[in-house]
Amino acid sequence: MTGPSDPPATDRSADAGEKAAVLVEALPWLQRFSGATVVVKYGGNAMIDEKLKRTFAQDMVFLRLAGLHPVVVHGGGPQISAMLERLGIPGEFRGGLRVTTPETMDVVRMVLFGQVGRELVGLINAHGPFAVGISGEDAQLFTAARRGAVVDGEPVDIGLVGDVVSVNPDAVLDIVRAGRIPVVSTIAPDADGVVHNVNADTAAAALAVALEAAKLVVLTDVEGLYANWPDRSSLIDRLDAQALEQLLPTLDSGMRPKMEACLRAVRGGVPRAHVIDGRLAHSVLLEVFTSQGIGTMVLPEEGDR
Ligand SMILES: Nc1ncnc2c1ncn2[C@@H]1O[C@H](COP(=O)(O)OP(=O)(O)O)[C@@H](O)[C@H]1O
Ligand SMILES: CC(=O)N[C@@H](CCC(=O)OP(=O)(O)O)C(=O)O
Repeated sequence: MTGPSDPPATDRSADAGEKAAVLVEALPWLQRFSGATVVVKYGGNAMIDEKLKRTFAQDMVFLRLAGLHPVVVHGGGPQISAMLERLGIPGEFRGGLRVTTPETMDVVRMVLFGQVGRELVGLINAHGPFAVGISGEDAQLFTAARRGAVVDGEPVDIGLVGDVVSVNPDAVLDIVRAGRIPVVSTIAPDADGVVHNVNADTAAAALAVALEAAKLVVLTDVEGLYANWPDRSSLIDRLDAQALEQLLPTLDSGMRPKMEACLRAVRGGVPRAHVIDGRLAHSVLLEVFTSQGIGTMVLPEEGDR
């Protein structure tokens, strides 16, 4: 029996047909990625907007329950800047990286692991006992080496900023093997135990390589990589490592760490790296489970495959 507000039967069967088509479109991707590790860099709007935060958490639980192994690496640049401002600590970026004094480092560590990471863990765990937070300091996950920045072709000192030089993924694998979702904060000690601030895109790439992930997915606030930013008609659907390498020097500072991360991942053996629009609800599900995918896909060169 139908109620007064129910749509006509023909509308309902058309609607049901569409829903079935969406579900069945996911089948080959479920088969292909079942058991695969997917490293997702959480950042941009998806990390700020309340609704998008919740839909991102749902996506991670969806991946896990669909038999994939999601590993989240989170950013937190805007939250660090907000806390520094609240505390009256001046800050600046050089070459896309935060100048990090010992005082700034304390705030970076507190905000990334104690605030942004905790919040995401809580959002995921609203769906069940899945997420476990971990930082690069835990069980030698990341070892950093101090790095500088390059501004106008000149090397500059930016303090306690590191690049990941080695990854011990065992602690992350323990969490994954327990059926849970690691949520990684990107602070890392150097060989002397001095904690460094690591760009989250860079750390996500290093972890994806060490985990031999099937994919690296990086969320951002634009549709993907544009060949001629800000010309919106120049969105790149897919490119290989060599083409990306040529494009890198022309990119603005925001996009550069992301695309360097994609390059590092595919050169390190990850078969695909994606930059996707985190402003879109459920962007990760759309990327993983639809035939069209979204955003920009980076592939290894022929010879690397
Ligand atoms: N070639 C490009 N393609 C896409 N975005 C670009 C490009 N060059 C610069 N950008 C800028 O980079 C930004 C992404 O970097 P950023 O703001 O640091 O990202 P997030 O906050 O997502 O980590 C985009 O929102 C865009 O303004
Ligand atoms: C060295 C450096 O710049 N570290 C970043 C770490 C956080 C990060 O990468 O956050 P997003 O992904 O949100 O940009 C910072 O201090 O902001």
